[in-house]
Amino acid sequence: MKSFEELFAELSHKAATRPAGSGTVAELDAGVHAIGKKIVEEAAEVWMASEHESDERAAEEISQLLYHLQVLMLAKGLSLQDVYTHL
Ligand SMILES: N=c1c2ncn([C@@H]3O[C@H](COP(=O)(O)OP(=O)(O)OP(=O)(O)O)[C@@H](O)[C@H]3O)c2ncn1[C@@H]1O[C@H](COP(=O)(O)O)[C@@H](O)[C@H]1O
Repeated sequence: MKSFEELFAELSHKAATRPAGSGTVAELDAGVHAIGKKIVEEAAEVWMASEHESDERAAEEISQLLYHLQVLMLAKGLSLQDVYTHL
């Protein structure tokens, strides 16, 4: 288990070091357009799981959406502070 901040730190490190086999690196290389499509797909899965599946499934889909949002932040060069300032 990890926090939102811990995941962002891990993904930032992956983006900088580009280890072989990293899905994050592959997604970053795919670019903002592809990441954006993934976010829309995951958002739909969050909706469907929340309306039709268990709380655990909804939480799982939400975690995946948060992951892809963080990957998009990295692709755009946005920091956590850039986002938190709007909360
Ligand atoms: N938290 C996540 C995470 N959440 C979602 N995903 C990715 O998002 C996909 C979403 O799953 P779906 O069930 O929607 O699967 P899918 O639609 O069949 O997926 P694809 O066909 O698009 O791959 C997963 O297959 C993963 O590729 C994640 N990939 C990585 N992480 C974490 O990110 C960190 C770095 O991962 P790597 O870069 O792969 O080392 C690790 O701590 C991982 O646990």
